[in-house]
Amino acid sequence: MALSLAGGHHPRRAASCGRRSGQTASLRAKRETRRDDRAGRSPLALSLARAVVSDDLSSFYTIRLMQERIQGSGADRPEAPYLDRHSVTRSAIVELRLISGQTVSFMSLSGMTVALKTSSSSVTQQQWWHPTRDQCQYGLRKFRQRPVLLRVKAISGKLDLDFSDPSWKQKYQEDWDRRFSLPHITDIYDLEPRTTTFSLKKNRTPLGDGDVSSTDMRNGYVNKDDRALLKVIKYASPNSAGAECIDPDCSWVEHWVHRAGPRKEIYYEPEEVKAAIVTCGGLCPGLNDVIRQIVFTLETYGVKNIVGIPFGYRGFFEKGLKEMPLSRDVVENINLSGGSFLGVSRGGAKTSEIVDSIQARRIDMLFVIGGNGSHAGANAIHEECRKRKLKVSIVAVPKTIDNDILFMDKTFGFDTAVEEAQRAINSAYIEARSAYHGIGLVKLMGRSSGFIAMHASLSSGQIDVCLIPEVSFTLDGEHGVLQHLEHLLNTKGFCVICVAEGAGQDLLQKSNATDASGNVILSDFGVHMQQKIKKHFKDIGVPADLKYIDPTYMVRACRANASDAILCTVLGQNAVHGAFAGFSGITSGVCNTHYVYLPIPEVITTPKHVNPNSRMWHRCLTSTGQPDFH
Ligand SMILES: Nc1ncnc2c1ncn2[C@@H]1O[C@H](COP(=O)(O)OP(=O)(O)O)[C@@H](O)[C@H]1O
Ligand SMILES: O=P(O)(O)OC[C@H]1O[C@](O)(COP(=O)(O)O)[C@@H](O)[C@@H]1O
Ligand SMILES: [Mg+2]
Repeated sequence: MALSLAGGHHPRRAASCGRRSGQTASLRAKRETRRDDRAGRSPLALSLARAVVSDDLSSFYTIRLMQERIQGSGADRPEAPYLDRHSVTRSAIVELRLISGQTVSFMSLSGMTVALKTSSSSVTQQQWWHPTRDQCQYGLRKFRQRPVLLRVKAISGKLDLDFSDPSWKQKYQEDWDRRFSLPHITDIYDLEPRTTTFSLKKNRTPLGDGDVSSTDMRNGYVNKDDRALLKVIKYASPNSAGAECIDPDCSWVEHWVHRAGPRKEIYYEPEEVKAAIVTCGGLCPGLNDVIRQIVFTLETYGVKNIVGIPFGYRGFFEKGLKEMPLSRDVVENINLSGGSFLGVSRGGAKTSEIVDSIQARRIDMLFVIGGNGSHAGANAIHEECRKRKLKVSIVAVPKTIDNDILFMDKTFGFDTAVEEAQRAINSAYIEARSAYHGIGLVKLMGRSSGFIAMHASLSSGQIDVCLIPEVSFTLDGEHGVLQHLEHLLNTKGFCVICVAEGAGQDLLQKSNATDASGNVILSDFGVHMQQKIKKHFKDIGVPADLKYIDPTYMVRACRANASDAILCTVLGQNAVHGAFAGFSGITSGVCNTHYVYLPIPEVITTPKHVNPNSRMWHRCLTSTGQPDFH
């Protein structure tokens, strides 16, 4: 990830920002106050900073940093003019090594910008320095020198908790709140909100003049301090099924996240907004429903300039791909078919070119509908926009039939994919049951997560063996899958197997190939399984009639079912509400049955996996009756 601190202003936006924020007396006054604070260091920031220092170095980034000389310190100290608490990625601490050998650590803090820790040969004693937001944003211009290239190490921000410390829970919760705070355009701009233009009043019978609270109720405004609880089970023991405990006693710790929905105050003038929508990655049922709802909601706010970017991120820079004007009329019926009205693509994402294009097209809001890769791209775009001080909101909507996005109850399209998959399973079942020694084998998608296979097995009730990437197994030997198939043919006369595409990769030769987006191209376990079954029964001289069904693309090219269509509607609408509320670098999801906003980096740290100790996997095993294959 390249974090460039250099960058130009968008002329129109820079002007309007100054105008709206009244960047005169009030901002100057604030700056004066902050300048007075500069010499002092916040004791809270200092102690928090020390609490999370860790030696666990993970990924490497490159950053261009303006080197500044801080007046009165007598030492060269680096300055980060445009870094704020959200530019420092999810990792709480970022360590920089200047060419001169000086070391700087950045740490993001809740409510404040960053803390810097410097050390160099000239400064033997390491010191935490807590700059004001103004300094981070604007730097000390008169001392600015040429940018220097630095190696940046992101250090794991995981809290090292001491459970004997009575305040560990408070520290954990403060860290959680910091991680799940939402980046907002006022982090980089001093902007005053305006009253929202989102109103449903025109569609309703007025309840009486002057009743402001009932009007608010009718419009369904969400208070900015509303939160939803992410986890609701209090595990009494770490051995409870699926237990996720923080301390050895499994103490109750609250995990609050921001509630999604329309706010009474907004940070954009709808009439001036240009909004763009892009769909990236693989297809997924419901893409068109989300596009449609984003357009409807934007229009409800009063946005007139809405465009679609064709064929994923590629549409931002590939010559010949023109943006598509969108309106209620254009998108009215697109939900009636599967696929993406805008087209999708993998690969080719160059963040700086995309942001150049966003700047050139004068886009104020970008809605990215995509999976974990697209979210990583959206976050990189969001960070680059911040570096360039562009007033642009980047809001994502998680899309993947794999259902592998962290924290989400489910992603849209997953339900439909499961429904389609169980139709394929039913065909395999009928074929197997109707044949002498019939074996049905169905391969379903799921790169690293077996959710579709597990849920389709559960919903169909016709599966004898379900194999997923998260649970290892052997094919051969006394406890292997093939032996069990033999047993099933002997006892019930037929069997049906469901495999996720990412299952059993350890049993196959790795290709090391990747797709255009850098996703590993998996070896085909379905075909491998087909060959193994045929060979096994041939070798032992038992007749077996195998029917192999691969419905993978059929499952994701179809139209969203009723449940997904509703989910798409809510997520699409909330994405627009999030952008108007001034958030950027966020995604819209459903967690623990509530609709919420989450900061993008938190949902893409890893793909979500089936927990082999979860009740759901246990239920699947109960349903199939399969043994452990070891
Ligand atoms: N780490 C990343 N940083 C920036 N862009 C990325 C990253 N990973 C993927 N992308 C881009 O996001 C888009 C979609 O990614 P992909 O993995 O194909 O699908 P999905 O979003 O469904 O996971 C592609 O254009 C890809 O180049
Ligand atoms: O053939 P493609 O388009 O590369 O897609 C294959 C992949 O797409 C998926 O359906 C969804 O993946 P994404 O969420 O990354 O789009 C995977 O299950 C599957 O491995
Ligand atoms: Mg993906």
